[in-house]
Amino acid sequence: MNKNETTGMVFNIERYRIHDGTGIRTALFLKGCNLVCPWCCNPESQHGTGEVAIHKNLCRECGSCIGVCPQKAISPSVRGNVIDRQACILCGACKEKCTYGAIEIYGEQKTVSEVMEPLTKDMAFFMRSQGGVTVSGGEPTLQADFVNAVMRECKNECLYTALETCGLATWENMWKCCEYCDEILFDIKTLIPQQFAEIVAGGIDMKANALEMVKNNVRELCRLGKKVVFRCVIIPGFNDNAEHIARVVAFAKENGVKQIDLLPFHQYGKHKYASLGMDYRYRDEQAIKDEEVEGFVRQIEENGILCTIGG
Ligand SMILES: C[S@@+](CC[C@H](N)C(=O)[O-])C[C@H]1O[C@@H](n2cnc3c(N)ncnc32)[C@H](O)[C@@H]1O
Ligand code: SF4
Ligand code: SF4
Ligand code: SF4
Repeated sequence: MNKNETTGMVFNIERYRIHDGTGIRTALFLKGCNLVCPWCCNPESQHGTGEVAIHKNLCRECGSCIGVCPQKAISPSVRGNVIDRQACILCGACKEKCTYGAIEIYGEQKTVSEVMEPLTKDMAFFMRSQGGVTVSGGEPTLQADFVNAVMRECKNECLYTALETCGLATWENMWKCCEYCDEILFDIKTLIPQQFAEIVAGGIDMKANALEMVKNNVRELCRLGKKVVFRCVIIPGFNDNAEHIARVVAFAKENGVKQIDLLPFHQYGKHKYASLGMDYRYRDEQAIKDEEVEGFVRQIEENGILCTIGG
């Protein structure tokens, strides 16, 4: 294989995943997002640059990291060490010094060739389960050239490819990500323009027409015959109601989308907010009741659309 030096900002590669498309999959997670969903289970994905995290459950407060920081960016506090992220230059000295594994650096520039090695490791499993590679994030469409190159290499290896996206992208970038993609897991968080604007990062110019851009991308991908599966994350107080499901069903029917995956709210990312010094507004939120989710499943299936519950 020729070396492909196109680079992307990657924060994780995870093997043996079963909820990110068909079969057993390896997922490539890219850093940077244009939404700021306050419930996000991957808060480490939201900023496009590298970040240092201190996992408080592992930190023994030995103080060793404080002395080695060339920027004096780490200081003790009653609630554990805090990092001045403006001052941090991501040199990695603190991570190297910490013998308890409490420090992690999220985000690394990697070339396509570098990521292809781990992405193709489980070929034997992929073949048996119709699995493959899923590109997720963060928002992968923000690194469209990198995604296009990774997907193309995956297709060269005869892998089944999937993309997880919030859909907020120019058509040019959306198409770059989907050109070599077999299955697009398209997250529909809300179909109310003002509500969608609330979770768009940036100023008014970014928020205006944001939802229309998402909807146009769905229309175009479906028109071109791409396999689009809707994903509906169910968030308490945001979209956990039958009216939202009815709007998603109507939009699915309009575009010939045949499957909707429901993703009930979970808090798996809770500890990561603390490790990054980020506020987690959904800290005390309750899980969605099973009966409620089952009601949504019935509502979707009554409309002749396949519905699964994933996570
Ligand atoms: C982290 S996102 C990354 C891909 C893309 N940015 C998106 O939102 O689709 C991957 C999936 O996780 C889901 N997700 C995010 N936070 C969640 C939470 N707290 N509970 C359940 N699913 C969540 C998203 O809705 C999305 O389907
Ligand atoms: S070196 Fe590790 S264990 Fe010690 S204070 Fe720093 S983060 Fe905590
Ligand atoms: S990565 Fe380097 S600059 Fe940043 S906090 Fe750690 S030691 Fe300091
Ligand atoms: S769009 Fe996806 S990655 Fe971005 S904040 Fe929302 S859930 Fe998280």
